[in-house]
Amino acid sequence: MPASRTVAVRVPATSANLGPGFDSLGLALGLYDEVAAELLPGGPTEVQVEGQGAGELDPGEGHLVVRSLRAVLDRAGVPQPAGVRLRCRNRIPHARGLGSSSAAICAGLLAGRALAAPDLPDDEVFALATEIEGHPDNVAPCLTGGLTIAWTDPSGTPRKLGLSPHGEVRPVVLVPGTRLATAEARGLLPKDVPHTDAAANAGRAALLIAALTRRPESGLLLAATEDRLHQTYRAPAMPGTADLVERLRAAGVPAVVSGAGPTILVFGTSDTHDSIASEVGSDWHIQLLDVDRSGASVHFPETR
Ligand SMILES: Nc1ncnc2c1ncn2[C@@H]1O[C@H](COP(=O)(O)OP(=O)(O)OP(=O)(O)O)[C@@H](O)[C@H]1O
Ligand SMILES: N[C@@H](CCO)C(=O)O
Repeated sequence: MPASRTVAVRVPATSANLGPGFDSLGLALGLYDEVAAELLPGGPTEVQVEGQGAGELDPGEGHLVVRSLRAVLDRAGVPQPAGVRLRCRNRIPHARGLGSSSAAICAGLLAGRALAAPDLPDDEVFALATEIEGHPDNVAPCLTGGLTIAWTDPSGTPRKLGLSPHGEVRPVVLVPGTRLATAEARGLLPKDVPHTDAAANAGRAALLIAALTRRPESGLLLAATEDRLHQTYRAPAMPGTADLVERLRAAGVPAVVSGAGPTILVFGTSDTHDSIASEVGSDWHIQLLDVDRSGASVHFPETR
């Protein structure tokens, strides 16, 4: 194993689905978790967490970043260290629909690759992240930045295409205090959907790509963010979210459930914050964010 050194990884929050693009579309947001990681030949694993999840997450081998770091070493056929030291500064809220688990997985994979498996290609990292997360739509923008379209090819390999959203697209997230685990939200989905609903979503998803990259007008965005494949089925698990999305949309605001919820994502403009604030009660934390355009980053801090 190479000499012990520390790597620093920064990973963005992400919003998946974006309305009609279930398990396919995703957007990287300017809100970041930071992880410093080191391999410990003598063990044991130590995890320090500041911010989101502090005092709640497994402080050892069960921590998702540690498990992901070890997974990438296994995938690369590299020997495992006895332990791992992590310092995590978390800003992405957990189980809210902002891609916290994807961020943790990508952080672990990128840290492990940088420390011990530098030849592992990007595609392998993306495939492993998708395998651990279960679907590609958050990991794609987390790794790449910007707006991403993810799909699975006939051999089962995940693929992604990155696009640059128009400069006028301003994501606003409305984050409630309540949580909803993605696994629970996925359990509410039907096995089959009506053909008319699938057809409607396909058209809306295509329109959304055009609106986000070329014509971010609120009328187009409102039409382009209609969904019939997941939001209604999940509404019983997040009634406050479903109600607010409906009210915002009735007022002409392009609002969708972010990821598996319960956060709401609005495609806004620079003055959106004020107009939403009047519609939304104090139970929601409103954040106007930038689009992250570069995705996860990795560096080795200078040591003295
Ligand atoms: N930074 C982190 N470090 C360790 N574990 C984490 C971290 N972030 C998330 N997790 C784990 O992932 C869980 C949340 O994952 P989940 O997929 O339910 O929601 P999400 O990723 O926040 O939302 P979504 O997938 O809808 O965008 C947390 O409860 C925790 O167990
Ligand atoms: N496409 C995923 C995103 C959340 O991880 C879902 O809606 O379940």
